[in-house]
Amino acid sequence: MNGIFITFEGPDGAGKTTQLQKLAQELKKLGHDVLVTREPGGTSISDKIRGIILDPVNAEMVDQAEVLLYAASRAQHVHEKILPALKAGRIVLCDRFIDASVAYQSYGLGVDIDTVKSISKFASSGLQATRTYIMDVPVEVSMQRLNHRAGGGGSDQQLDRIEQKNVDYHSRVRAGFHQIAEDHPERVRMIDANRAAELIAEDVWLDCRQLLEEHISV
Ligand SMILES: Nc1ncnc2c1ncn2[C@@H]1O[C@H](COP(=O)(O)OP(=O)(O)O)[C@@H](O)[C@H]1O
Ligand SMILES: Cc1cn([C@H]2C[C@H](O)[C@@H](COP(=O)(O)OP(=O)(O)O)O2)c(=O)[nH]c1=O
Repeated sequence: MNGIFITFEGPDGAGKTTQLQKLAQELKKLGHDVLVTREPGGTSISDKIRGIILDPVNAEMVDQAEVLLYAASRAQHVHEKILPALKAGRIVLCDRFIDASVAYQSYGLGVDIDTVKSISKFASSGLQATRTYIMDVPVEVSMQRLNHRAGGGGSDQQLDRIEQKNVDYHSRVRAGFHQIAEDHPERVRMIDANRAAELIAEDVWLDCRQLLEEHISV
């Protein structure tokens, strides 16, 4: 596998999408072949599953179904889109991946962590990110950004089923991301995302440039 698989994680509204787009721009400027994608979603089937998971109407969804739906979306995404891109030597930038299942379904909902990890491993055939950037912001800040995006910012985008959960849930998710960073120091970079977007992008780019150099010299 010649490609590089980079994932962006963090609480809802932390600024992942903003940073992923900025990194994609930098990489494309240098002539890299970049695939930008996201979870849940990324393929036609996965996008349909995303619709079911995030629809606020589906309030009665049980935790087991939620875990399996994220995994089903991931299985299709990995095999139909991510693995072929990596085999073709492309750089894949993915908005969320397995760490999100661990942070949201295990730390957030309380589903057994080994169960979530083993279901995710089955779904992805063991694929792991080369590098993961976790955008870290206090829960109040991410919620403010989300509310701004949902209404105050002139957008008509409503909060989805997960975003509507309470502050305690989102605090557990954030703590989960901290634990993941501590457990995987070789892969994960925790980025202080409570700053101007340009400063955050500089940190991501500094690390990514080094990653590219290491990759080329292997
Ligand atoms: N560093 C930042 N400072 C302030 N607002 C930001 C920053 N980065 C992103 N935003 C804004 O916050 C909202 C959520 O950003 P987004 O990139 O969509 O986050 P995520 O993908 O993590 O949900 C958007 O309205 C975006 O313009
Ligand atoms: C991939 C994934 C996402 N999620 C959640 C996180 C988000 O609340 C939601 C949708 O992700 P996303 O579209 O990235 O939302 P945002 O841009 O607001 O961060 O799905 C999980 O709970 N488990 C998972 O495995």
